[in-house]
Amino acid sequence: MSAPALDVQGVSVAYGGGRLALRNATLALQPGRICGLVGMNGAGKSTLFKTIMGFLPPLRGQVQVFGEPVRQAQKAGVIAYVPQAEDVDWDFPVSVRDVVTMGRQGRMGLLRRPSAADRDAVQAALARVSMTDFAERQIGELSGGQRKRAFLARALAQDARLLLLDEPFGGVDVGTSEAITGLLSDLADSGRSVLVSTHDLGTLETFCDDVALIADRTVLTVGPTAQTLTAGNLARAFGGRSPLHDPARIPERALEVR
Ligand SMILES: Nc1ncnc2c1ncn2[C@@H]1O[C@H](COP(=O)(O)OP(=O)(O)OP(=O)(O)O)[C@@H](O)[C@H]1O
Repeated sequence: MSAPALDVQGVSVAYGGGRLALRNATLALQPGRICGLVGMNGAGKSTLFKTIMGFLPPLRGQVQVFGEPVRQAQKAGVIAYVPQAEDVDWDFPVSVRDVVTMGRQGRMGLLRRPSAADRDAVQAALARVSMTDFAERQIGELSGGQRKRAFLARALAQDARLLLLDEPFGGVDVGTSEAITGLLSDLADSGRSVLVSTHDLGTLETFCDDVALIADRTVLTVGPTAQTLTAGNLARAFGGRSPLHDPARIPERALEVR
């Protein structure tokens, strides 16, 4: 069998030497699958993404991407990351086209000048997320949904084999949400692997092959969506406060900080 797209083994992480933000987390994702990452605020989802990206060095454990150490995969442009909106400096003076072109950086030569192929890939990515008309706009002048689309276009332009998306559905309208799920499904159909965090439990079954439940800074369980989204697992992940049998009816307060 080929190596998993993503293999996180027993990873523990702390910010600035403080208490553990991730404890002994283990998760594997196979090629061509979409895995939804679900858990309460503060459970450790963003920390897991940052660890996979190599921004936070693990105290223990290891991360491999397609059988390679994460640093190597990063250098080769194998991983694309769409950060949470809060993690982006929206005052940075760059246009949407600049952001999307950054997705091509790993492919550009020493001079870092985009080739015709790079420009075409950027144009195609912008069109795929319906952002062509906003290409020259500064990123700080976009709406929340347009910002998400711009960063999705950057990931598309990169043509990465593994995509990590931290809450792409937060604050977007139904149209954008459906556009994103459609895009992710197309990517998975073409063999890409996707790890996507979301608070929208109701849509997990519509587009995620797998679900990883994360709670109290570790991965509780990961597996095929139908088998994993059980009342018992949801109760464990949401501190016993999830409504049984109907994940779509999880109350808002179950998603708040404990
Ligand atoms: N920069 C930081 N410095 C110190 N601790 C942090 C930092 N960022 C997060 N943490 C802590 O690490 C733990 C995991 O946080 P993380 O941001 O990964 O949760 P999350 O699941 O992404 O939450 P949310 O759903 O609110 O985005 C929490 O206990 C949080 O308080």
